[in-house]
Amino acid sequence: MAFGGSAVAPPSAAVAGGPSGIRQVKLERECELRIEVSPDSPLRLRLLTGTAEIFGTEIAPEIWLSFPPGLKFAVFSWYGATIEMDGATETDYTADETPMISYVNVHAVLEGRRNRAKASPTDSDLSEGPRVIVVGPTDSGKSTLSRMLLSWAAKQGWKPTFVDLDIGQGSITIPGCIAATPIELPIDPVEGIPLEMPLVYFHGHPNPGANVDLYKVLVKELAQILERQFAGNAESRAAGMVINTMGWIEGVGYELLLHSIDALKANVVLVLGQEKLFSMLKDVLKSKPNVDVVKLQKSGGVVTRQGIVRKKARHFRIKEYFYGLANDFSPHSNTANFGDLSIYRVGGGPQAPRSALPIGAEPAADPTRLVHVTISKDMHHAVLAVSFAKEPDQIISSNVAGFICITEIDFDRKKITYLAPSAGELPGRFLIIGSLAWLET
Ligand SMILES: Nc1ncnc2c1ncn2[C@@H]1O[C@H](COP(=O)(O)OP(=O)(O)OP(=O)(O)O)[C@@H](O)[C@H]1O
Repeated sequence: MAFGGSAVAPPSAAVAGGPSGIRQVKLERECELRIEVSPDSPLRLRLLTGTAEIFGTEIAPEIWLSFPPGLKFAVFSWYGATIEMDGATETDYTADETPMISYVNVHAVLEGRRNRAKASPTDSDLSEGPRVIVVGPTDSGKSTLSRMLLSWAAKQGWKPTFVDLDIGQGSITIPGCIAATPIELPIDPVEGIPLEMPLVYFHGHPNPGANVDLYKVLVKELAQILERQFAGNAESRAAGMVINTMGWIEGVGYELLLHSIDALKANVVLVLGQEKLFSMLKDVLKSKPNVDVVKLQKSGGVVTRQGIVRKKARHFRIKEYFYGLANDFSPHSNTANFGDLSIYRVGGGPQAPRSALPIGAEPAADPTRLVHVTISKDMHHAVLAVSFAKEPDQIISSNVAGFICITEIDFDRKKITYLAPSAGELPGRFLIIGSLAWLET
């Protein structure tokens, strides 16, 4: 079975309507309606006739869906549909040229591999389903393609594992983490990935460059746990993984990509939107005959996000963690004594004195050294992870239970106030701090 295919779609027609208020849009077959919701108000949308999907998840007829301000997405129809919108958009237009046929062709090939894996004896290598890694520069549509592949697979009854290595955005949990979770149902176009028991490792920074070695260690840890889970579960092994990566693909970023491909034993590499990366990966992976490297076209609908937009998105992800998408969670403000919290930082710490080093060598901090830190002013607004570790030396290799945000530090009374998703004791004694911070506004 080969990967490939290209999109040929008939022209589309948009039904006239104002920039806000209620309006209808007719989508021809294999066309999509691309929408950027107004930054100030939500948008309601429903399917009136035909069938349509949002990033791989079919939408139910007649039911209004509400999309938050600023969201960018597309409603795609394979056979034609009429969509009704209510509210303001920054832009909305229909497009008849999309790479969707090539994407669904990839899905079909993956489907074949899953079926073959399922039919193979569980103790043979053939029982291993596809492990797909999606790579490409920033804003090439990696998260979106990952989402479609997961939703299409889930629609057919598979439970593929989603692995998110993009610590800049954090689609499973908050930014600064790498995480994995099984996807049992097509991903909700508004709510996103369900947060049921994800496996999460905390890097603590929105950019892996802040501690490259730690990033590698965490990817390896995550890979080992998934390997163990797959070994004991034929169903998830056959369904395989879809791995989303970050857009840093030059220099060290490229090395990290190769490391992730290796650590997670990816056997399908989907390269979006960059010829150079495709040819470099094809070349370097030619020694691995079981790895397919496939070039895919970037969708013209993918929206480029500037640094400030990404920063804002990170802020909203953390807010969503504590308060819910629709402000429907009730986080709790707790107070603890300084002595009750054991906070650690990974990396940094005291450096070896120059006198102990060979002549000419610069003292460097050990990037994976665990340092116990005392509470200080600069921890105000820091977002900390609560580790599952039982002992400090397990912190780096342990996944995390959740996060807290320090909101107040009273040095006179030696008390710290923090926001947590719920009241009561924290699920672990050890906390990890990085550079991630959140200021409630
Ligand atoms: N066909 C489309 N129509 C409209 N918006 C789209 C489309 N495809 C993707 N987008 C939007 O474009 C933005 C960027 O897409 P996406 O997050 O998939 O890119 P990425 O390559 O994963 O980005 P990153 O650089 O963060 O890794 C997102 O807001 C996404 O919802």
